[in-house]
Amino acid sequence: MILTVTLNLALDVTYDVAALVPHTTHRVRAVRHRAGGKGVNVARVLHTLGQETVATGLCGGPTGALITQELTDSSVPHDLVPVAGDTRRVVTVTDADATVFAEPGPIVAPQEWEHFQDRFAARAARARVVVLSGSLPRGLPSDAYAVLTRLARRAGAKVLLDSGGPALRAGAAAGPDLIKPNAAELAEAGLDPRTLPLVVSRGPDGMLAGTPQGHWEALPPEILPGNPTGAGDAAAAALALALRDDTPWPQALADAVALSASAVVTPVAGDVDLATYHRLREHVTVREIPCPW
Ligand SMILES: O=P(O)(O)OC[C@H]1O[C@](O)(CO)[C@@H](O)[C@H]1O
Repeated sequence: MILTVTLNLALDVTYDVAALVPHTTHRVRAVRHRAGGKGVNVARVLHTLGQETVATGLCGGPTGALITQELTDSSVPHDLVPVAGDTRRVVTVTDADATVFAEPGPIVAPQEWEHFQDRFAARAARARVVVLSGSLPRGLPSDAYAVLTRLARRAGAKVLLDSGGPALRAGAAAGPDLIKPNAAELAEAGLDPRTLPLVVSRGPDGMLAGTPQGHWEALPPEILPGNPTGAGDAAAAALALALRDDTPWPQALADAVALSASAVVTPVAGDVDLATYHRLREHVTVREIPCPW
């Protein structure tokens, strides 16, 4: 089982408009509401692929209730831990591209964090891989991902970390099996990529892997237009499967690039188009390269 963790869950609200123009009124053409946050998207993609997964995280208030209901309706297995504060909304405005407005999320009390760690440790004991994704809500220590990484390791699970800023920097220090930042998150965290097993996503420019076994670059066969929100989460789903199955890096990267591209053509984060995935998968180019850092 792959356990995904979303400490800062979100109700993803997607507004489709003709063109986003700051300081004007927009008539929204279509509105979509859906349980989100990076780990939830990873779990949804794994579920779509028919893989065993459970989404955990911190969830509260009326927005949290909507999220729980949506996950149940979508049959995405979940075990969310309650908090008193109301879960946030993340609004994505899509026109030819995507613009994201991410609320900060609730303030989590110390005892809620303690309770989560206990539930997490019990769940991690039944997981082969744990995916730690996204931002941290207020109230959590910046080393929250380091704490969870150590608990997961103790429970015998591998760890994939996908975050940014101080949360990524502190989490990386605990030695997860793989980190998957995008290029901006890596730069923002100030990490030395030569010291870490990592896959860096570069949007339409594909992905770079730096591992003890070597370095690779993977490029998509074509650039597809659409909503890139959630593409990184689809890549994380592919990489979690690769960690679980000890897939060789070139194959893992090709899967990640194709699955990520197949998320771009769907209108909401967390969805992948399996026909696009299978079509692109055979044509992703992977080549071994000298250390790019
Ligand atoms: O935790 P954050 O880094 O704020 O990211 C959350 C957001 O990212 C997405 O997961 C897309 O990657 C959205 O579903 C949205 O909820």
